[in-house]
Amino acid sequence: MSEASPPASPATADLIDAHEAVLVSCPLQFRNLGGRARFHGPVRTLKVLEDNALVKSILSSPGQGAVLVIDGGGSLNRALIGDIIAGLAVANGWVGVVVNGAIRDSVAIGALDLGLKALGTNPAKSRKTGAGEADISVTFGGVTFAPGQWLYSDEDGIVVAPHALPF
Ligand SMILES: O=C([O-])CC(=O)C(=O)O
Repeated sequence: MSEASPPASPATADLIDAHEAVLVSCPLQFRNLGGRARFHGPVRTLKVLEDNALVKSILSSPGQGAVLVIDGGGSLNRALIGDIIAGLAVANGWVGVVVNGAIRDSVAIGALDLGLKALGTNPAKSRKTGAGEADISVTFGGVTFAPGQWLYSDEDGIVVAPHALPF
């Protein structure tokens, strides 16, 4: 069932100004490909390589306002998410997805009420073997993303904190 829109998110620059000691900023230049650039929530993680069966399975389960951080190894060879999987994320209450990799169906995904940052796009399909690991720490762009951290995204970038921040 669709959930109500998530609460408004703060600007990442304002968060850095107020909480620099606890925040880490990810320097990778992700593209904002979802309908919302601003989103925040607790981090869940996934590590996969050009295989999206686990992506579909996790985004088919209740998100409860979380952000799924997918370390796709930076590969742009195959899309880890398309409009069907992105629609599942919206329907299941995920507020956003960060993909260190590629997606496809970007025009349709841009119309969804979902945060989606990815390195780029590629129409090629992922494999569907189910290979990968969930709920582990992943590192890309020099930043480690771990379950239970809080992630804040906007048009300027992504910052992570060890806990939820007041704003
Ligand atoms: O089937 C896939 O690999 C992903 C996809 O296109 C979708 O989510 O619509």
